[in-house]
Amino acid sequence: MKSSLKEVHISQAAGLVLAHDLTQVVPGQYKGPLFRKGHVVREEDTEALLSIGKEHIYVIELAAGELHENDASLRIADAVRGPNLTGTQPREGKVNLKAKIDGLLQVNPDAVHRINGVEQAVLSTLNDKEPVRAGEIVAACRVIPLIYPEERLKEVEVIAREAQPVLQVKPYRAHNIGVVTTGNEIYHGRIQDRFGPVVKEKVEGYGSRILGQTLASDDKQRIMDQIGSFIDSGADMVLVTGGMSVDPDDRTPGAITEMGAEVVSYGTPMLPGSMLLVAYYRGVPVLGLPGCVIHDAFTSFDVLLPRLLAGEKITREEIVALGYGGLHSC
Ligand SMILES: Nc1nc2c(c(=O)[nH]1)N[C@H]1C(S)=C(S)[C@@H](COP(=O)(O)OP(=O)(O)OC[C@H]3O[C@@H](n4cnc5c(N)ncnc54)[C@H](O)[C@@H]3O)O[C@H]1N2
Ligand code: MOO
Repeated sequence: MKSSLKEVHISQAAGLVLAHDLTQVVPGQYKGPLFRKGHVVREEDTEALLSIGKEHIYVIELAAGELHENDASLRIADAVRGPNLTGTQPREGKVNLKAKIDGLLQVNPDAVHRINGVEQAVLSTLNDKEPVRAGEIVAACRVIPLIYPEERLKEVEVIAREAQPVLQVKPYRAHNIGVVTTGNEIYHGRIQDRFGPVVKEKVEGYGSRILGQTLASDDKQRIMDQIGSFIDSGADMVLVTGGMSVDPDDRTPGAITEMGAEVVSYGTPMLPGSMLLVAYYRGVPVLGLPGCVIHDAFTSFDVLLPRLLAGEKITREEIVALGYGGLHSC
């Protein structure tokens, strides 16, 4: 049986029930429903309906195997929603997914593409591995027509089941982080350290803490000793600041390599932050942070820090992939 979607002129609409939200847009001021689904049309609504360009309204009778846009969107949201996500009430046919906690968003891009390949289904998401805050909208689900066939939703649900889950938020684990600050100019007090406060603020923003900060002269052995000493005292990440570039006094990459750390990558194809180094020493992430982290608000460090705090193991492939879309400033 085919659904009945009957158009009624607003002069005849008093007493009828609206079948969907009706949107008003006032540029720069408001975009949202002027009337909600379920509203009983009154004589006095005529002017307002005409002002948003509605001369007719629909009266709907759904046939078997058909869903209203709101219910279809809820089904998509339920299918793709993994841990730490919550769905909003449908509004103008759309259900948003919000993060319940601060954490790292995980999206299965292949599943998102396949779901959007289902005729007139819409799943719009933030990027995979983006840090998100509790309450932040991370995805929106909707269907294009007012009435949607259930068989297409079943296609969506099959894709979502295979992906398990399409979307989730991974919580951060509180880390104790050691900071080794290199540079003779800081060690000898010629200039004041500016790295410490910057990394402290970033780390604490994700619920972790700085275990301590030590100053090392541009001496490989000292740098190695200080990294080792933080790891011996239980640090579960070490950040080594400065000395990452090409000058003879830039000792950080040499020290991290020489102490026997497994270097995943020296260099990230992102700007700023191209001289960043990622390594693991006895399983603990050790990062070499280039000078730009002090003065650029967003660098490769801001991409990798939340991933590490969410317990991700950084791979070379992942670093390589940062180049595409990775030019932020130069
Ligand atoms: N010829 C090249 N020059 C540069 C390259 C390159 O590949 N070839 N890379 C550039 C990039 S990218 C970066 S980023 C910078 C910084 O690299 P470094 O990590 O080696 O930074 P430093 O030389 O140690 O310091 C640069 C600058 O920042 C000051 N600094 C360092 N640490 C602190 C601190 N804790 N507190 C305050 N100020 C600090 C330092 O005194 C220098 O003035 O290299 C580019 N150049
Ligand atoms: O490590 Mo640098 O940020 O690309 O200026």
